[in-house]
Amino acid sequence: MASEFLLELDGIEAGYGRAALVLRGLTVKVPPATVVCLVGPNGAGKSTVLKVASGMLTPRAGTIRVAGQDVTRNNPQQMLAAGLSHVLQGHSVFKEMTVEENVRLGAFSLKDRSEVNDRIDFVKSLFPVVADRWSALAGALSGGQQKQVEFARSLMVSPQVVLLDEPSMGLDPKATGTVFEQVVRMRDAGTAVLLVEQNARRALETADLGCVLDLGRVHISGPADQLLEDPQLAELYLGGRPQTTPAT
Ligand SMILES: Nc1ncnc2c1ncn2[C@@H]1O[C@H](COP(=O)(O)OP(=O)(O)OP(=O)(O)O)[C@@H](O)[C@H]1O
Repeated sequence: MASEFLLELDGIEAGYGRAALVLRGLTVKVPPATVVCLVGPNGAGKSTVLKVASGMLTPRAGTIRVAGQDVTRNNPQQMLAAGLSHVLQGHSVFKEMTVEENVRLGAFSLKDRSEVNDRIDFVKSLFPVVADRWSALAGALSGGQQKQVEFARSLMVSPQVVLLDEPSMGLDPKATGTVFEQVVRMRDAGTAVLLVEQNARRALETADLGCVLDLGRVHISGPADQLLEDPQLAELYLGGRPQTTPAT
């Protein structure tokens, strides 16, 4: 069935073991070539949404669709094959391996060598630092550069949607700015992004659409610029009143 959305999480209920549900009827939809960001208080379940979308956590109820196809019970490998690529929170580059080796790991499921080479050309053009430091040990790169290597690795499988969990974690403001610029470049190159961020104001300044999570549901959603202007949201979730100039 055709769908106007690349990823649909519909009425999702999910939790860990016997503990209370973390997600309680959550619905999030990601259109093509769009950055959707999830913001909300600590423990609201933002990372849990990404774990459900990448098959790391099977929902107890609800439906997950990728381009209209039901993938609800897929395992992580099947989710990857369906087009959902997850960039985990924290740093996941292998520091003792080169940038090239790290990026090629993202292509482990591709059999066709020319496809791998095409994808390498693509990620090198999207992330100049990946091209410039191709033979360097990944551990020699700065935190922000390592994050771009992770982005490049996640794009090797030509995903429909990249799931980004707190890409700015541990980065200084300058590196955070660069990483968010690269998120926009990914979108402009045609990849949809579902982004989870602690840095809610910065994420909403980057995103097209925003969803505010509270108590395991989407409390409010809409165009990110409108959410940024909402005084009540600013007070509750964005650490203060709307700003007239973008934060640096
Ligand atoms: N592996 C796990 N086992 C048990 N409980 C977990 C696990 N991971 C997360 N939780 C719990 O699920 C709830 C939601 O966590 P989650 O990490 O999704 O929230 P979050 O909104 O991403 O928060 P933060 O911004 O602090 O990362 C929290 O109460 C957390 O303690």
